[in-house]
Amino acid sequence: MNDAVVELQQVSKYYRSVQALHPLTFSLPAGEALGLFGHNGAGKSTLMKLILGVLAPTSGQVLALGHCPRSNGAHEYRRQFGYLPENVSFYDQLTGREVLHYFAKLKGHTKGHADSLLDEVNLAHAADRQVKTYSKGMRQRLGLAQAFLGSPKLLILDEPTVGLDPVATREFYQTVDRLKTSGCAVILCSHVLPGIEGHIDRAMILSKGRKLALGTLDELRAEAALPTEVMVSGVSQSEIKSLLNGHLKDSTWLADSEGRERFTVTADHKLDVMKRLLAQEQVQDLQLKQPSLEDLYHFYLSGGVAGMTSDVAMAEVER
Ligand SMILES: Nc1ncnc2c1ncn2[C@@H]1O[C@H](COP(=O)(O)OP(=O)(O)OP(=O)(O)O)[C@@H](O)[C@H]1O
Repeated sequence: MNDAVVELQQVSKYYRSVQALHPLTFSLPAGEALGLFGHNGAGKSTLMKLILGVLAPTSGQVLALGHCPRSNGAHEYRRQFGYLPENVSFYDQLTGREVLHYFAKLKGHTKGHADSLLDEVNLAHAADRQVKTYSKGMRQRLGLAQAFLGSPKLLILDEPTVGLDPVATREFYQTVDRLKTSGCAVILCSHVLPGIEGHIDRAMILSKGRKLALGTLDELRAEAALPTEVMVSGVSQSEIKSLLNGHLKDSTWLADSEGRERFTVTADHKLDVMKRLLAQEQVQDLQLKQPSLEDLYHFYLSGGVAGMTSDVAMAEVER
């Protein structure tokens, strides 16, 4: 049985002559979070709107929860979607509680459930104030509460952490992790890359409507073959060079604000380098920094020549 919550088969989208999305195929299973990344105009919103059924594809097939999201009767299962748009706006004259009660009614949920969500996003204290008195972060939290209504099976969140303070951001990710555990599939679209890594299962990077990369961060790291940074204290650069002779062929030495020796090693030498350094008594501290999501993003967006994926290679050929 196919347990995909979202399934796209060769889906493309044109706006008149603008091709916003080149044929894209992928599926998102229950309980998985996909990070969706790309430059302005890359096609992220278009993709989200196709999945939500707001837009019709020019070609290909979109299935969400097993149905075409634009079919007759789609409103029934679209109640199981949660969506946070990029620019969330509400009726300013209403209170936060009234807004959420309104959305709860639309989605067929109780006022009690809406009230518990106000509590979950830490808005209970301001629930009876008009939304026009809310700060940016408070509006965002109200938007999130609206998206979380009814324990959705598919959650699509566009820039969810914009305006959230660090505590609210952490609480937001905790809620996402909990929903994932209960089987909800999540699409997180964001330009804010730090902090998101630990909460997504796979990342998709789009550029000019094309999929440049799709995989777990470990898969993308392996594919990109970006170097790992090593930071070590207690040994000098010359000692490291003689100790790691043969493992530093493509290494670069970097400045370090904490006075450590800092250099890069390729993925295939990483383990040997660690073992050799740890065997030295004078080594006081050893840290590794793997390529971050941000590093991978820049790698793929800049052409990704070293670890070029077949999709990228195809795009290069077509250009
Ligand atoms: N309604 C529209 N009519 C014509 N072109 C559009 C329309 N909506 C989007 N586009 C174009 O489609 C492409 C993809 O836009 P989209 O909004 O999906 O990008 P995005 O990745 O969400 O960008 P951003 O990060 O800035 O929100 C862009 O070239 C954009 O100009």
